Amino acid sequence: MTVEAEIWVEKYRPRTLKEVVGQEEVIQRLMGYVERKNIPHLLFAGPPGTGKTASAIALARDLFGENWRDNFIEMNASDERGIDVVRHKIKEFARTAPIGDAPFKIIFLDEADALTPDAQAALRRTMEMYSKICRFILSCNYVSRIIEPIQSRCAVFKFRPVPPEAMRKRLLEICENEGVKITEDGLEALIYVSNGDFRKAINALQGAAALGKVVDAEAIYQITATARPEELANLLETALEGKFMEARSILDKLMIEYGMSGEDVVSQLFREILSSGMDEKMKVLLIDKLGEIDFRLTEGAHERIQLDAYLAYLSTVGKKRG
Ligand SMILES: Nc1ncnc2c1ncn2[C@@H]1O[C@H](COP(=O)(O)OP(=O)(O)OP(=O)(O)O)[C@@H](O)[C@H]1O
Repeated sequence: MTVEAEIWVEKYRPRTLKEVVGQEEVIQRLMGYVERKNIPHLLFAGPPGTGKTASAIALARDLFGENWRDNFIEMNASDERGIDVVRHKIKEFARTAPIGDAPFKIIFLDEADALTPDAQAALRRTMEMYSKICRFILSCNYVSRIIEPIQSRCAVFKFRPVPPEAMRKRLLEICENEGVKITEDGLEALIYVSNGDFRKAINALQGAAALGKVVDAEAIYQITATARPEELANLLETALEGKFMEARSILDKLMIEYGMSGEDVVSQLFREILSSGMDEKMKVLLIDKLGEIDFRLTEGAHERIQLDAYLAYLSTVGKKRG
């Protein structure tokens, strides 16, 4: 593989717990396990790209040293066709004793919340069956989607969106290492579009750097199909002023030029309304309605009609506001 073809999210995967950034509390607790050379079953919960997989691997490395791979297996609950395949793989892996002087093996199961409650119940029995020689690390986006009997058998760790400062520092290190020139507005754009998702930030940086120019805000917004916050603010303001047709053409531009989906527009509008200077009563009105649109989109409603309906709603509310 050439250097250019190397994927940066892999290249910059933390090699030890110390390199995981922005999750201080979690990492401190995990380091305590490394010191004691033992772990209970663990449940990692949090948004995508915040370091759950990275921390599980870093923990295995810190516990087992160089040959960590011998005693670590990673599975994805939603990839594998059903719990039976997962159980079969676990059985195979757990059949043999830990290799070397490791006291146990680690099974990392990503997207555990994709399993149905029945499948989770089967998983729980499997966890119990092999708990002498295996520790499970389950990863999920929402703890509430994991059945109570599993939650109560695991130490729960909550990962948060990676904070801007931690992200900025690490992204600058990557730029320096890769010889990438980035402008200050490029860096800010990266932090804005990734919204705490480190995977997204690194991928966007690599994509923009591949264009071969200085990485600026324009490149980042283009590559991630994200509109600039100012453009969303403009859309919102125009619609609130009652200029429905003008707002529609701004929306056209966003969707065509940036290739944004209806859901992208809704989630960016959501961020824009929250961070805008409008009064709380207005925010409540607009977000309440946006929630309805969001729900309808997930139900498969026509996205352009829904977005136009929202702009129409903004025009009416705006006129009343005067
Ligand atoms: N907290 C972090 N510190 C350092 N690097 C990170 C962190 N979070 C993510 N990364 C980087 O992003 C990549 C993806 O992160 P990771 O696979 O750990 O995300 P995840 O939380 O498991 O997401 P998912 O829920 O989608 O599986 C890592 O390989 C690493 O390069």
